[in-house]
Amino acid sequence: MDKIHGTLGLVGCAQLGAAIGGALLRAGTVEPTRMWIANRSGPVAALAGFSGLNWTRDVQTLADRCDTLLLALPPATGRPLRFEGAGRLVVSVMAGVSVEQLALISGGARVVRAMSSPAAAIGMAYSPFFAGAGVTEADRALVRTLFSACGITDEVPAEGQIDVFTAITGPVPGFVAAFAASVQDYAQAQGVDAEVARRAVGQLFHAAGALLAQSDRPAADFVQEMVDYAGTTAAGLEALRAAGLADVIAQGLEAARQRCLTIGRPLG
Ligand SMILES: NC(=O)C1=CN([C@@H]2O[C@H](COP(=O)(O)OP(=O)(O)OC[C@H]3O[C@@H](n4cnc5c(N)ncnc54)[C@H](OP(=O)(O)O)[C@@H]3O)[C@@H](O)[C@H]2O)C=CC1
Ligand SMILES: O=C(O)[C@@H]1CCC=N1
Repeated sequence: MDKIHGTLGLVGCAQLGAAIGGALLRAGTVEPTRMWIANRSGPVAALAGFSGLNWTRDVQTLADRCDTLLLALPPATGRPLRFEGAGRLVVSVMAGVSVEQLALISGGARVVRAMSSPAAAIGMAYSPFFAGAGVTEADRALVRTLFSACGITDEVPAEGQIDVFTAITGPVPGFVAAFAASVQDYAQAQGVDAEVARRAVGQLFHAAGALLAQSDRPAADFVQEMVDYAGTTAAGLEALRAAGLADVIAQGLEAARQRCLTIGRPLG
């Protein structure tokens, strides 16, 4: 189990913040007494099982006491936030809030822009990060330790890739849920009981995700394998290809990425 040295401050502690905070506390990455949490409404039920946490309603108080801050508040309330964070490492998982904005928000702290997901609550988030200017190797190691407690992580070489992952892996089950809902609707339209369809679709996507995650092969290999098998699935895959499924999915993901480019702007 990897621990981080120093104190960690979590700003925002609801859907994503509580998932990450809970993962860090369960993994022992951060001791409760070394974690500060700032929000406007006080202690949340999701972290009630951890005694010794430090709660505050004042972000500056948290910044004064913490070596590393994790910003997990909505873009609309994160954007106007200002605190003195010089000398600190600030990691943000806010959608669409740029490294440049983060430096302004945090008074010249070293900043890392990341993405994660509420799947952190079950240790299954994908958390890519982009390091801003001045971020050290020790900072990178700390960020990897934090996000490894939540699932898996990669450093990406361009900030724009965080926008891409905000569209793709930020929402869980997100776009996969849309595909799963279509599959469940089809089963029910064929007369399958709704609860049986729900169980079947959950198990299908659970198994498919596990197989893809455990393999080094790209997803396209699995598709080609079924096409080459030339059985029932090949007929279905050919119908999906002819209907333009890949283009439709790309359009949806691009719409989400485009929204990421505006959601962090003043009028976004
Ligand atoms: N939810 C998701 O699936 C994902 C979310 N994200 C990103 O994570 C961030 C958080 O999202 P999510 O957890 O869903 O948001 P929520 O709305 O669920 O939670 C927001 C949290 O921020 C706190 N907060 C809001 N304003 C302030 C403030 N001014 N000072 C201190 N705390 C504040 C809220 O508490 P209070 O109201 O008590 O202040 C609450 O704890 C967003 O930027 C989002 O883009 C990224 C990936 C996935
Ligand atoms: O949909 C959203 O805005 C958040 C950010 C990334 C995933 N969910």
